[in-house]
Amino acid sequence: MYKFGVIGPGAVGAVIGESLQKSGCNVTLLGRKAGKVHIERVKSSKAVILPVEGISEATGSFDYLFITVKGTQLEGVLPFLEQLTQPNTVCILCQNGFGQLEKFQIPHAYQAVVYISGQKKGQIATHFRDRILILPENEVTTKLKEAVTESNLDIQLSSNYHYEVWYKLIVNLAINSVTALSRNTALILQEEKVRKLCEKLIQEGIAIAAAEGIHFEEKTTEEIMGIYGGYPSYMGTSMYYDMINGQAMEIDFIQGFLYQKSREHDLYTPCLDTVYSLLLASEMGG
Ligand SMILES: NC(=O)C1=CN([C@@H]2O[C@H](COP(=O)(O)OP(=O)(O)OC[C@H]3O[C@@H](n4cnc5c(N)ncnc54)[C@H](OP(=O)(O)O)[C@@H]3O)[C@@H](O)[C@H]2O)C=CC1
Ligand SMILES: CC(C)(CO)C(=O)C(=O)O
Repeated sequence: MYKFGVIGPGAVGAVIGESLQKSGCNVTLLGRKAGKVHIERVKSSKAVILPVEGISEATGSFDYLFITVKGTQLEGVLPFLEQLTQPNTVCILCQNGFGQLEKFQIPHAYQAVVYISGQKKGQIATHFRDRILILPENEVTTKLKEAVTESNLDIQLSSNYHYEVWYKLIVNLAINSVTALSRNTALILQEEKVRKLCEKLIQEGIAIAAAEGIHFEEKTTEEIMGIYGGYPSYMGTSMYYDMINGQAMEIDFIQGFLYQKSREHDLYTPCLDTVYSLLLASEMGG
C-alpha cells in the first residue's frame, strides 16, 4: 500500500488528506506541530476530524508527498524533504503562482494547478468547493491518478499543462487582487465597477500569456468572469484570508510573477501595475 503524506494541514491540504483518508489510503498529515484539523462545510453540520503529526517528529519516507503550504512558507518545509523522501518519492507542490518548483532537489516533483477553495482558521478548515488538481500528463502522474482512483480527489492530467498554469494565474490575478485589496469576499462582484476592473486585469493577464506563447481564445475573459459568478458571495480567496489575518500574501508568485513578465515583454499593463503596487504597499510596516 502506498504511503501518502500531506505537508500543510490547511484549506487545501486538509481536503486532500480527507479525500485520501476516506478512500482507505494510508495518509499522514504533517503540520508545524502535532494536533488536529477539523474540516467543515458551510451547508453541513458534519465535521471531519483528522490527526496531524508534527513535521519535525515524522520518521520514514513517503511514496507520494503533497506539499500544500503557502508559497511564502515553502522555505520552512524544504529542509525536511530529505528525511521524508526516497529517490522514487513523487512530490506534488499544490500552490498558486508559478516558479517555485526549481527549488526542489527531487527527481519527481510536479506542481499542481489547484482548484480547491477553502479557508483555514485556527484548527478549522472550511471547504467551500472543488477538489481538482491538474498535473502534466506523464507516466509518473498517470500512476498517481491510478493510485487515488477510489478517492474523490479529482486528478486531471493535461497534455497542455502550461495553458492550465496560465489560466489559473489569470483567474488568481483578478479575483485575488480585488478581494485582498478591498478586504472583502466575492460579494464585491455585485459592484459593476469591480467586475469591469476584473475584466481589465484578465485581459492584461491574457496579453502577458500571449507574449509568453500561451494563447487564449477571446471568450476566455467571459469564461473566467463566469467562474467568478459561480462563487458564493461569502467565499474569499487565499490572498484575501492572508490579508485579513495579517499573514504574508503570495504577491511575488502571482502579481509579482506577472509584473516581471510584463516588464520583460515591455507591455502596457496599468491595472496589474496598480494592484501590484498597492498589494506591496499593504505589506509595508509603518
Ligand atoms: N485556500 C484556497 O481557496 C486556495 C488555495 N490555493 C493555494 O494552495 C496553497 C495552500 O493554500 P491554503 O491551503 O489556502 O493555505 P493555508 O494557510 O490554509 O494552509 C497552509 C498550511 O500549511 C501549514 N504550514 C506552514 N508552514 C509549515 C511547515 N513549515 N510545516 C508544516 N506545515 C506548515 C500551515 O500551518 P499553520 O496553520 O500553523 O500556519 C497551514 O496549516 C497556496 O499556494 C494557495 O494559494 C489554491 C487554490 C485555492
Ligand atoms: C480563486 C481561487 C478561489 C480558486 O480556487 C483561488 O485559487 C484562491 O483562493 O487563491
